[in-house]
Amino acid sequence: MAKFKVLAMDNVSEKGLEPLRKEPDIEVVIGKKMTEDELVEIIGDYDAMIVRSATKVTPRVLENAPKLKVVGRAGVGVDNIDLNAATQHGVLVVNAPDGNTIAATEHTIAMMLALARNIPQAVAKMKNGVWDKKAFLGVELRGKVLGVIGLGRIGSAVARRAQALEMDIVAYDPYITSEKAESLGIKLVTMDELLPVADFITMHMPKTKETYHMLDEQAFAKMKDGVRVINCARGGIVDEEALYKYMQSGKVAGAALDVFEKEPNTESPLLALDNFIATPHLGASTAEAQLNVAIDVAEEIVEALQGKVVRNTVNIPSVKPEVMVKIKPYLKLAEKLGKFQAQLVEGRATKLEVTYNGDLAGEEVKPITTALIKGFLDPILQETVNFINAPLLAKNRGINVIQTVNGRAGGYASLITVKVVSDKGEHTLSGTLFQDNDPRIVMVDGYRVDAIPEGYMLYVPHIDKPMIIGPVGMMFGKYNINIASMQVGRKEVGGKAVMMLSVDAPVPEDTMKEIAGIDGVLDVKFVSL
Ligand SMILES: NC(=O)C1=CN([C@@H]2O[C@H](COP(=O)(O)OP(=O)(O)OC[C@H]3O[C@@H](n4cnc5c(N)ncnc54)[C@H](O)[C@@H]3O)[C@@H](O)[C@H]2O)C=CC1
Ligand SMILES: O=C(O)C(=O)COP(=O)(O)O
Repeated sequence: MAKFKVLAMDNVSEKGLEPLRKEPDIEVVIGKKMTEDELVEIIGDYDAMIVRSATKVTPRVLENAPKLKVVGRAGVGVDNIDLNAATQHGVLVVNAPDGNTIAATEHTIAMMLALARNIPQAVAKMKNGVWDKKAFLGVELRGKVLGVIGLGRIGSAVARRAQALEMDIVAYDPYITSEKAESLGIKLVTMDELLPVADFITMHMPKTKETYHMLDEQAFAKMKDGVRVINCARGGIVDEEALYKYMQSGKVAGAALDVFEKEPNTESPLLALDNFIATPHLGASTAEAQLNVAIDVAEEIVEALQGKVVRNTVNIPSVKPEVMVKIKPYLKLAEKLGKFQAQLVEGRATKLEVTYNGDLAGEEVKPITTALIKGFLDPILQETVNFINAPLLAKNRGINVIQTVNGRAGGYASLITVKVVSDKGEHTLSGTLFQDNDPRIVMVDGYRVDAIPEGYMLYVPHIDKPMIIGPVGMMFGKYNINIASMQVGRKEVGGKAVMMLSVDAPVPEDTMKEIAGIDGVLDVKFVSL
């Protein structure tokens, strides 16, 4: 009997699964289309699964998959996989980000040309027996402005091809440097600059909380009259209701969607509009792309099941298993320290200084730093941040990350200290693992504390004097918020001190204001971990 079973869903290219099939230890099962219930029923047998965009890897699926070690996404977007739940269950998520770039790029160009020349509408008429030459006066692309939103792999490949069509390109992408854009001969602009000048707008970013409904009513209102909009990235980036409204008003002359907020979708009111064209999420559907992504993901799954370093990990850093065993508890601690700092910092962060002391000094600490950056950016950028892009996103946001290792750790076996510098000040936080990998924050801004980094916390710098701790505690009583623990640290009697509290519920804004108003309280920060 094979040691590992792999479930391949969503019509992934069978030819591309050869790297799995040639392993004697691995059995591949081709799965049919299933409901969540059906998947939950069988997933317990599998060590790995491969999906495209159709199968949803939900927390419930993951809960029922005790053997599952890796989920491979044969493509780019992982928004159908619950990454947090996968991480919690220790399931590695890998993707194949390069194999379908050209397919999605060419589909975008095809959509743009089809829109400009009304090709789908003309074909439909001819097939209905109508030779209607005068209904379809098109526009040329040459000399038109193309606004590319999201200048990553696909966005930049689209831009290069559009340059060959003699279009002028402007692009918006807050996470790439102007040098990269310049090297492509493209002007980076703000959204507000792009919207009024673009004749065509094409979207090429992932779906995140930040990008959800990025083209909404307000954005459409700012666009040039007669604009044409293309989305071959993710449904939900464009607000379909707003698009409908602006197409009906005539402001938007045409739109082409390959992706919808709800998929499959044959019900959208947009489909009734003459100047609207659509494809059923075909961006990656070429023979070449499907073979490429299936091979990539199959190879990655072999690597993962054999305990090797895997290339495109999305949720967990890729390191050798023996290293992972040692650093794993620190990844969680570091992520929490980063998340804590993100909620303390005021202004624009410019520097993250991470220092490792004690036993950690001899370990491979780079993944721990990545976890810390991920934690720091998570509250700002939501799902966009993963172990692959975190360092790059920090760099693109102008955050200089400095990592230092140092032998001594005071009284601790190991210590991680992170200093965040912003244009408004700085904060320093140290954490360690007590026995049984129990995470603790042991120092805040130079004050000794002993706080478990979990749940809802408050950081309250104050003057060390009577009638502070009581009134702060009373305030929580007044609002019926239970205090789970409280720590006070000071350096000298009557000087500055800090209070760290853990509470059982989020603290409303008004309560925070009242606490800040207590005589002697210098500041209050609510932290949710
Ligand atoms: N229709 C289809 O079948 C296919 C769709 N896709 C989708 O296309 C999209 C782009 O894929 P790639 O180019 O490979 O990804 P990528 O990761 O190379 O590029 C994404 C770009 O979006 C930018 N971005 C992130 N947040 C942004 C924001 N708020 N505003 C503007 N830009 C932002 C990033 O900085 C990055 O440069 C993804 O959503 C992917 O899932 C990819 C392949 C096929
Ligand atoms: O790779 C992506 O992000 C895609 O959207 C491709 O989706 P698909 O694999 O064709 O369901």
